[in-house]
This record gives sequence, C-alpha cells and structure tokens, in this order.
Amino acid sequence: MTIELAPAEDEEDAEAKLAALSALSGQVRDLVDAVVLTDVAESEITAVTAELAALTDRLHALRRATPRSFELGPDGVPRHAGNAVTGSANPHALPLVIETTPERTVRAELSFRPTHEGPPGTVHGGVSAMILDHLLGQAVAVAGFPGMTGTLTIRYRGRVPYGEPLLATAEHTRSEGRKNWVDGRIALPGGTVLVEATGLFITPSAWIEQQRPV
Ligand SMILES: CCCCCCCC/C=C\CCCCCCCC(=O)SCCNC(=O)CCNC(=O)[C@H](O)C(C)(C)COP(=O)(O)OP(=O)(O)OC[C@H]1O[C@@H](n2cnc3c(N)ncnc32)[C@H](O)[C@@H]1OP(=O)(O)O
Repeated sequence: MTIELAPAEDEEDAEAKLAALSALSGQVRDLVDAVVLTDVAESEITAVTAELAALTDRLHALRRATPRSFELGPDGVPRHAGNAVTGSANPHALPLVIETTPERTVRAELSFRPTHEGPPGTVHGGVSAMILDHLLGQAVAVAGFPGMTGTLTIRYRGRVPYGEPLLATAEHTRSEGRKNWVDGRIALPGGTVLVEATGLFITPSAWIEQQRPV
C-alpha cells in the first residue's frame, strides 16, 4: 500500500503560520500546567480568567471548520498538526514525536506533565492508553497496514510518573486479511515496562475500495 496525502497549502506563509500556531500551542500547554499548579489568590485567578476570556475572543475572530488534518509537509513527511496526540498545533497533544526505526517499528521519547495526573503523583491510565493507541496505530501504518483501532488491551504493570523521561515503543506482529495486531509499551529509560498494550487494528474496507488514504 502507498500513502497518498494531499500536499499542504503551497505557501511559505502557511509554514510561518503553522510555526506560530505551534508556538501558541506550546504556550497554552505551559498555561494549562500553570493552571493546575497555581496557588495564587482568588482575586488574581479571577483577573487572569478575564484576560484569558479576552484572548479567547481574539482567536475566535476567524475560525476553521475542523482542526488541521493529515497533510504532506514541505519535507515530504506526513504530519497531522491538529492531532490530539502528535499535533504540534494542538495544545492537548504532548505532542508525541514518533520516530520510525530501520526495522519499521516505532519509538517515542516522552515525558508527561502534571496536567496528566490521575491518582496522586501518577499519570492517568486513560492518558497512557491514548498515547499507546496512537503509537500502535502508527506502528501498523509504518509496517504498511494503516487502520483504525478495533480493540486495545492495556496492562498497567507499574505507576507511570510525570516529569520524568520515558520511552514508548511499538511493533506490528501479524496480519490476517484486514486485521493487524500490534504490541507496544511505555517503559522507564532503563527498560522497566510500566504499561503494556496489544491492539487489533482493522483496515476499513472503504479504504481499500477507494484506495485512500492508504
Ligand atoms: C486514523 C487515520 C489514519 C490515516 C492513515 C494515513 C497515514 C498514517 C499515518 C499515521 C498513523 C496514525 C495512527 C493513528 C491511530 C489512531 C487510532 C484511533 O484512535 S482510531 C479511532 C478509534 N477506532 C474507531 O473509531 C473505529 C470505529 N470502527 C470502525 O470504523 C469499523 O468498525 C472498523 C473500521 C473497525 C471495521 O469496519 P469494516 O467495515 O472495515 O470491517 P468489518 O467488515 O466490520 O470487519 C472486518 C473484520 O474485522 C473484525 N472486526 C471489526 N471490528 C472489530 C473490533 N472492534 N474488534 C475486533 N474485531 C473486529 C470483524 O469481525 C471482521 O473479522 P472477520 O473478517 O469476520 O474475521
């Protein structure tokens, strides 16, 4: 299968705008961490809230219908700037930066933030699952079998800390027709596995019939 994606808007301005939007998203991530950790006085919280409402109105002045989708960057590498996990232009995203290995598996160095807390001092299990869902999806894609998550099974072996470097890896293990299995994990840099995942990803019949987007 070959990946066919539309090129990004052919404008230098568009690249500069995306860079600015990515910088804005980074600033908003810092803002979110500041919000969950702040202990300033109530009056200050109220004042900041009013200022943020005004800033939000400025951004609302011109709106897209949807977040930025898949596109080819100027370097020919596919990107998805609006994605909830990897999108540089999405403040919700870590963003996860995924590398493809020569063996066509995937790896990502990552670090969670205080905003990802679930149990005290621990990353929320749903956040770990979301990261693994995407990473497993990318692993099947780079192996040549892009698909949608059918099932995702997670085993939480140890508490995932935030603010510390971690390593996530995943690899396609087997295929049966349009069904593709993939394993992945989040581990400490020394190799101790904290979360394991197995997923079944299915290439939708529509993608094969229409030869897109794969
Ligand atoms: C994402 C865009 C990628 C674009 C690619 C471009 C480049 C890639 C670059 C970068 C990779 C990025 C990676 C992102 C990863 C993100 C992951 C997500 O978050 S995905 C969102 C959550 N998942 C859904 O929303 C699915 C919702 N469900 C569906 O759409 C359909 O149910 C679907 C596609 C899963 C199956 O629909 P059918 O019509 O194509 O297939 P049928 O005929 O029903 O089933 C085929 C076989 O699969 C089994 N099957 C179907 N669904 C199953 C399930 N949920 N669990 C187990 N088996 C299932 C069936 O029993 C059947 O098996 P038998 O052939 O009979 O053996």
